Amino acid sequence: MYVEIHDYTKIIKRKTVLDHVNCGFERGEICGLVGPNGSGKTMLLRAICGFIRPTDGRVLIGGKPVVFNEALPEKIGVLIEHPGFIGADTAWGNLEYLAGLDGGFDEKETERLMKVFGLWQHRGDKVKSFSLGMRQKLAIVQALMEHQRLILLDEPMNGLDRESVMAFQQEMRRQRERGNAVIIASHQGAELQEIADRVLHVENGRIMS
Ligand SMILES: Nc1ncnc2c1ncn2[C@@H]1O[C@H](COP(=O)(O)OP(=O)(O)OP(=O)(O)O)[C@@H](O)[C@H]1O
Repeated sequence: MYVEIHDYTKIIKRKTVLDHVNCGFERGEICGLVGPNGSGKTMLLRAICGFIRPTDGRVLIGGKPVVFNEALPEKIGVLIEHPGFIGADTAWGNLEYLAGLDGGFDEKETERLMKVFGLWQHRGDKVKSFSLGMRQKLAIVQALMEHQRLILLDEPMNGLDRESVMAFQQEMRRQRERGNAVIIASHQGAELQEIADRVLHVENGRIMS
């Protein structure tokens, strides 16, 4: 398995938010996470990318451990909280800046993704002028633009119109074809089912299926 989660437990303020989670994710797979509000979907995504320190258990990516607050074994594409875009800067400027923090900016791939999501003509616009859906799409572009092999998306279809949802689904299939591992938490069950190879049900911090 490319991503392995071994007996992962997270307790916050005496509440068990992840409860002995064991699961794994393969490359070339789209896996959906569904479950009620507060069931632990976001927490599971945060665990995978090392944003939280486990109370117990561990996560491996490509066989290497993810350690809280340390460099990740792999570049991960993440859309969990809204990225801190600078409103006074342009869409392109924001992406260039964020890619630069990690070392490289692939202009061609970023252009391709902006075109997929209908943002190319807005590349020179300031992000503060963007609608909610446009910001969401910019955040998706940001999570994909560095050829990340592991992609974690929390409610990526929130605020997207039908056309954008379809563009998103098509792009996720493309990411799968490239051999990337895509994990998507979403309440949009039907739209998720259309693209997911597998759906895990999360309840009370546990994987039910
Ligand atoms: N900083 C925190 N301190 C205490 N409890 C927290 C904290 N962050 C999250 N939780 C709790 O962890 C549990 C899991 O939350 P999580 O955000 O993973 O749910 P979710 O499945 O993503 O929900 P939603 O569908 O609403 O996005 C919830 O009970 C939540 O209250």
